[in-house]
Amino acid sequence: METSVELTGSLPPPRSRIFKIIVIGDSGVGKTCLTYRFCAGKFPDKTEATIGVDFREKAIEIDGEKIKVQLWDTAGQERFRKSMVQHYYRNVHAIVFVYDITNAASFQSLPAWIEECRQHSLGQDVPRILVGNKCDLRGAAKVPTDVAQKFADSHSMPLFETSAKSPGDNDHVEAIFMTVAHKLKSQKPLVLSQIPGGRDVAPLKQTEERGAFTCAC
Ligand SMILES: Nc1nc2c(ncn2[C@@H]2O[C@H](COP(=O)(O)OP(=O)(O)OP(=O)(O)O)[C@@H](O)[C@H]2O)c(=O)[nH]1
Ligand SMILES: [Mg+2]
Repeated sequence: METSVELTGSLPPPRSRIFKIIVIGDSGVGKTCLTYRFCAGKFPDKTEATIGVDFREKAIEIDGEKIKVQLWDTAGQERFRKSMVQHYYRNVHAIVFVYDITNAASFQSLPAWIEECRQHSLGQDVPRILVGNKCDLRGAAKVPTDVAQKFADSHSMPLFETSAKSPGDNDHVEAIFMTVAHKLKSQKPLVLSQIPGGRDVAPLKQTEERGAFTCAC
C-alpha cells in the first residue's frame, strides 16, 4: 500500500535567538541591580553578593524579530567567581563593564577586567560597553565623567553613566542594554542555519550551561 504525506502550511517561525551578554566589574558596583532593573523593571529591595552567576532574561523585539537578551550577572568577589570564569566567557556575544562612580577603586580595576577578557581569547569583534553606575549619588562622585570618557575612548567602548536606583533613569538602563542588543542584531544577521532543523543553531548550550544554575528572575 502506498502512503503519501502532504506537506501543507509554511515553515514554523524561527525560534528566538539568544544574545548572551555578561556583566562584569568589582563587587558592589551594582551589576545585580542593573540587570534586575532591566529585566524586572525596578530596583531590587535588597541584594546579596552574587555567588557564581545569576541569569536574567528578557524577551525583546527588534525590527519584528523576537530576541532573548540573556544577562549573565557575574560575581565580583574573586572567591565567588573563580570556579565559574570559564563559563562566563564561553560563547559570549557582548560584555558590559560596570564601575561605581562613587568608588575610584572600582574604576581602577577596569584594566584588570579587560585583561581577564583578553586572557579568555575574546576577539575585538565582541562588543563592549562601559557603564558608570550610581549616578543618583553624583555629589559623592569620585570618577569624573571626562576621565571615564577618555578611558572608554582609549578602549573603543561607548560610556554610559546611569543609576540602577533612580526612578528617572529607567529608560536609560533599558537603553543601555537595548543598544547592545541592536548592535548584536546588526552584527549577526539571522541566517538559515538558525531555523529549526538547520545546523549550528544554538549560540548557548542550554542544557549544559543554563541548566547548571538557577534563574534569578
Ligand atoms: N545609590 C545607589 N545604590 C546602588 C545602585 N546600584 C546598586 N546599588 C547598591 O549597591 C549595593 C551593591 O549592589 P549589587 O547590585 O548587589 O552589586 P554587585 O555588583 O552585584 O555585587 P557582587 O554581586 O558582589 O559582585 C547594594 O546595596 C545596592 O542597593 C545605584 O544605582 N544607586
Ligand atoms: Mg551581584
